[in-house]
Amino acid sequence: MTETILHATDITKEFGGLVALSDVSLDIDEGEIVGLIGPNGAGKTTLFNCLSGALKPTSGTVEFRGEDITGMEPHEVAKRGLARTFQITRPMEDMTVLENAMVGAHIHTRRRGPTRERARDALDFVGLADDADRKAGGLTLGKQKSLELARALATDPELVLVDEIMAGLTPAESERILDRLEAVRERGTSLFVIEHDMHAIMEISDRIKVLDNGKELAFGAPADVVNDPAVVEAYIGEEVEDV
Ligand SMILES: Nc1ncnc2c1ncn2[C@@H]1O[C@H](COP(=O)(O)OP(=O)(O)OP(=O)(O)O)[C@@H](O)[C@H]1O
Repeated sequence: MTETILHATDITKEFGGLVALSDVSLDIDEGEIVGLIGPNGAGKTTLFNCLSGALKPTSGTVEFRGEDITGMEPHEVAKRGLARTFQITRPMEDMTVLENAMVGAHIHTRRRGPTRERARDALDFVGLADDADRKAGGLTLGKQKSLELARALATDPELVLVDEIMAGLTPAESERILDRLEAVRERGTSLFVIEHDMHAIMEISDRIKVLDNGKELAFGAPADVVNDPAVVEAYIGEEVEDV
C-alpha cells in the first residue's frame, strides 16, 4: 500500500498585510512526483519555504512521516529526510565539487569516510563523477544544477523539493535533469517540483497542484489539471493547448 509521506494542512503565510498562502493543504505519497505550478507570485516558493523550515507558517501544520515538523529549523527538517534544491544555485565556489556534495552528506555524520562515500555516490548518480575534484565555481549552469541536486541527494532524502531546476538550461541539459529526476523516483524517493516548463512538468508529474494568488486552484492528474477551465482561464491559456 502506498504511504503518505508529507501531509500539510491549511498552511497560511502572511507577510505583514499580504497573504502569500491561504489554507493550502497537500498530501504527497511515497515514490510520487507532484508538480507545483502557478503564475509569478502565486506562492510556490513560499510553500516550499514553509515545508522545508525556511519560514514558519502563520498557521497550519506540516507532518512528515507522521511527525509534526511545523516550524522546525531547516537542518532538523533535512535530517528527517526532507531535502530541497534552490532556484539560484550557490555552490561554494572555492571548494571542489566533491566537497560541496559532502556538505549535504554531513547532515547525518561528521565522519569523513562515510560522508565522502555518500557524496561520491550522489555525484555519480547525477553524472558529475568526473568533475569531483574541480572547483565548483568553474561549472557550467547545467552542471551547477546537477550539483545542487547531488547536494540534496547526499542527505539521503525521502522527499526532495526541487525549485525550478531547469530554468536557464539548454534543452539537452533539461532532458538530462528530467531523466535524473525520474531516476530519483525509481529509487522510491518522492519529489515535489516547481517548474515553469509546462511540457516537462506534464511529462514527469503523477499529480499537479496549481496555486493562484496563494490559493489552490486545482490538484489532480496532469491531463485533468490542464483541462480544468479555472486553470486554463487563470494561468495556462494558450500555452498548453498543444500539449
Ligand atoms: N519575505 C517576503 N516578504 C514579503 N513578501 C513576500 C516574501 N516572500 C514572498 N513574498 C510575497 O508573497 C507572494 C508569493 O511569493 P512567492 O515567491 O512564494 O511566489 P512564487 O509563486 O514562488 O513566484 P515566482 O514564480 O515568481 O517565483 C508574492 O506576492 C511575494 O511578493
